[in-house]
Amino acid sequence: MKIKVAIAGARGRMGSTAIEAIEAAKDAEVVAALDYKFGGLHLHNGAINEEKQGIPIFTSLAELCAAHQPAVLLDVTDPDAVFNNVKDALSLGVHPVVGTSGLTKQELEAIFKMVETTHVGGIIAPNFSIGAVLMMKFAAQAARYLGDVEILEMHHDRKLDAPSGTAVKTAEMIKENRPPHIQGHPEEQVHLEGARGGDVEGMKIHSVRLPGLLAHQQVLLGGEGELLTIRHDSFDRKSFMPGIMMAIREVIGRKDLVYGLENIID
Ligand SMILES: NC(=O)C1=CN([C@@H]2O[C@H](COP(=O)(O)OP(=O)(O)OC[C@H]3O[C@@H](n4cnc5c(N)ncnc54)[C@H](OP(=O)(O)O)[C@@H]3O)[C@@H](O)[C@H]2O)C=CC1
Ligand SMILES: O=C(O)C1=N[C@H](C(=O)O)C[C@H](O)C1
Repeated sequence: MKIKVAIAGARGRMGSTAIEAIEAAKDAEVVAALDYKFGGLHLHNGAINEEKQGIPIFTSLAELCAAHQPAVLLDVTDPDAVFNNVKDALSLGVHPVVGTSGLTKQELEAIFKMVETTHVGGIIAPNFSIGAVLMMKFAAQAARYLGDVEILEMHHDRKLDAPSGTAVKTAEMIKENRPPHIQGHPEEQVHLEGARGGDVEGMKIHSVRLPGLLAHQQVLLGGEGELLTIRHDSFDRKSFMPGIMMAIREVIGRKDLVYGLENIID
């Protein structure tokens, strides 16, 4: 039996690439799309149609579930939509796989609590690319020895949130190995607001948004007389698809919440 997947954000850049990846897999299928508009219509080859051809669109997850019984809800929407979608999924017994970035700390904590009470497992992956996950792991490992760190994340200019979910997760992973401390000159004078970027326990995060970019990150780790640069580039949204498929296959057997793909790859 194929894993039935519903997608929230199916009309978007990630959603449309994910539809192709899921439909190409032998063991999964897209049964419906969750949207905030176009309910009752269908999505076919990336376009909305009224011909009942393609993926049916619902504006209520309860109605979508009654009609199609998905095992998984893949959410690739936006920071304002994701929390309610995950809440609805958990209450309906549907496993959420979340790629959407921009969840607040409070929302993340609330999701952990909901999973604990519902026992419906979920996966939240700030980055589905295996290369990006390795970049984060290597950076966390390196910070054990080189504790002065600046993260430079660079994305396309259609991105809503800053810093990226990947940069936030990278900083969280590095924090495990890096004691909090001030970096740079202790009496540093900043003459242009934001020039030194965001601050996480003294570590800096800088966000670049430009047309032409997709998703890129450099972690710079400085030591006396040396610099280690760990860089990852996603040039195509296909880079996220193996991780999405891995998460879909994994989540149906989970009763806990996995935050970060590094927790399910060796
Ligand atoms: N974890 C990872 O590896 C990756 C995560 N991302 C994240 O995925 C998210 C989507 O990225 P991307 O595809 O580029 O963005 P897009 O803007 O292309 O797609 C988002 C889609 O979600 C739709 N949408 C908004 N609100 C809702 C809702 N309530 N229900 C259903 N659909 C909704 C939007 O519709 P409309 O435009 O009409 O408002 C849009 O079609 C972002 O948060 C991004 O950061 C991206 C790449 C990789
Ligand atoms: O918006 C994007 O494109 C991406 N968002 C995710 C993030 O915020 O880290 C993952 C990837 O970087 C692409």
